[in-house]
Amino acid sequence: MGASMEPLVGVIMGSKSDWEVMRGSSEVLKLLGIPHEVRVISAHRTPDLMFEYARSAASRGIEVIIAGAGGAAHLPGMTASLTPLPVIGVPVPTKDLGGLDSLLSIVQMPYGIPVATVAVGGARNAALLAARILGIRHPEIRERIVALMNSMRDEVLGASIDG
Ligand SMILES: Nc1c(C(=O)O)ncn1[C@@H]1O[C@H](COP(=O)(O)O)[C@@H](O)[C@H]1O
Repeated sequence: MGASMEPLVGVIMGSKSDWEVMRGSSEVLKLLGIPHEVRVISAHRTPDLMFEYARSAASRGIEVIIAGAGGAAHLPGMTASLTPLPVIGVPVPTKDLGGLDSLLSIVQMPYGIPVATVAVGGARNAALLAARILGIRHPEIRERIVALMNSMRDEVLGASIDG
């Protein structure tokens, strides 16, 4: 998959300050050769943009959305309310409450509007989960996930500790 391909994953975050964490998603998607786009979109600060982005994502060819936000993290859930695409929420760590606020804001969705929530700061796993979802229909992505899992397995099996 070259860089010219249309994005399959939309990585969005509530603030530029989330990039330090959310770059993990982008890095893993790059590692797996998955075309993606990155945008700063806030349910609170740019509600119209969020509405337009979420409403048009599927028709633009996006298949999975990864949404990261911190604190009163409404972006993932509100995005999920506006699209039938799977939304993966990343609770961004916070200074005051350690990201527990972000986690609870994202994970406790009401019936009807699910958000697949990863661990606090789990941006890289969000990308792997997005890749697994894409792997259902994109065999080349599934093959890359298997290769990555095999390399992680070999690393563990090859580890030796002089204790
Ligand atoms: N949780 C949200 C939303 C939202 O959910 O729409 N928009 C911004 N934010 C969060 O506010 C935190 C602080 O943002 P600033 O650093 O810009 O003040 C960020 O973690 C962001 O995700």
